[in-house]
Amino acid sequence: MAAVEIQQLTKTFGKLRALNGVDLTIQPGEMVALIGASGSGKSTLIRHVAGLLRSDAGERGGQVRVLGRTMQSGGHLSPEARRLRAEIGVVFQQFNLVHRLPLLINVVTGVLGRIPTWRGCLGLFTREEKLLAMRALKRVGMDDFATQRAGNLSGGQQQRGAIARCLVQQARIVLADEPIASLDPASARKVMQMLADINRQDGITVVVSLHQVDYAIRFCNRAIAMRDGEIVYDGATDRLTPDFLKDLYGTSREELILTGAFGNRNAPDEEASDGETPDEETEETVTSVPAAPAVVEDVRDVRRAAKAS
Ligand SMILES: Nc1ncnc2c1ncn2[C@@H]1O[C@H](COP(=O)(O)OP(=O)(O)OP(=O)(O)O)[C@@H](O)[C@H]1O
Repeated sequence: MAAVEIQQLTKTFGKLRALNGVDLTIQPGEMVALIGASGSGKSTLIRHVAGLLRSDAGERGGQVRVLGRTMQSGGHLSPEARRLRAEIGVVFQQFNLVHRLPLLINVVTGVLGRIPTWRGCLGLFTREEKLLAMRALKRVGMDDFATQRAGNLSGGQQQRGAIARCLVQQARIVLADEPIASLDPASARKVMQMLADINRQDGITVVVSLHQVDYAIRFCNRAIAMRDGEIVYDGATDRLTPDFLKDLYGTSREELILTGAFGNRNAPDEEASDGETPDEETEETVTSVPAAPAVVEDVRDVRRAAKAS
């Protein structure tokens, strides 16, 4: 059963054909980069997979299947869409956390798809659910920030929080739409390393759209390149060539950021193998998976428990 299966997906905005008969299959456990110039259709494709956009109506719209079930077909979301969305974690470029709420509460909302609606509406999360969120925050190196309002965190920290929320959600697929576009290089590496980590350690399928082709090459085995709403390359990142990329980006060539990527293939494995602790100050970081903290009662105690552990 494929994680994502797209057939002849077509989306038209006014006169613009944003997706033109896209066919694509992604297997469970893959980490796939979506690349292409601005406006090539990457976000539109991701939003269709997440069930956030509907394709053109009728047969020409095509269909999207996720985890063997129909997400949408011919411009209609399937009755399964709501349940399927609970299995898909989404990380956007514009950090999608509620700024006025503490990070821990943002992360614990990952359980919303599994708890009764009334409890979610009242924000009544159990100790176990908060503990789950705390473990996820530890996993992404953000447990010290659990009680901080999300809006006070840096972009990279918020993205790590969003990844922690996907873990709490127990997402089987994570769709990350330009998650590092607004980040400095050190934060971008950390966020990509986190995505690679949940892909490799948890087997979560990751689809990540990237402007920085460097990161696609370093962190993903497979790249899907889009141009004008069509897939023009689908294959190994180590077969991408500078000439192909220059051609892909065409007149948008200034968007193409290649800083030594071709000498750095598969860097995450090398980094992950040395077992060092993540360092906020250095650019090259690894992901550690610390033990869970002591049982915690509420948001304040969570922080104390995290510090004490
Ligand atoms: N809601 C919308 N209404 C009208 N046009 C849209 C809408 N969303 C996207 N488009 C258009 O569809 C095309 C594909 O956009 P999309 O955002 O998918 O590209 P992208 O590859 O993700 O670009 P970027 O990397 O800049 O985010 C663009 O021409 C865009 O202007």
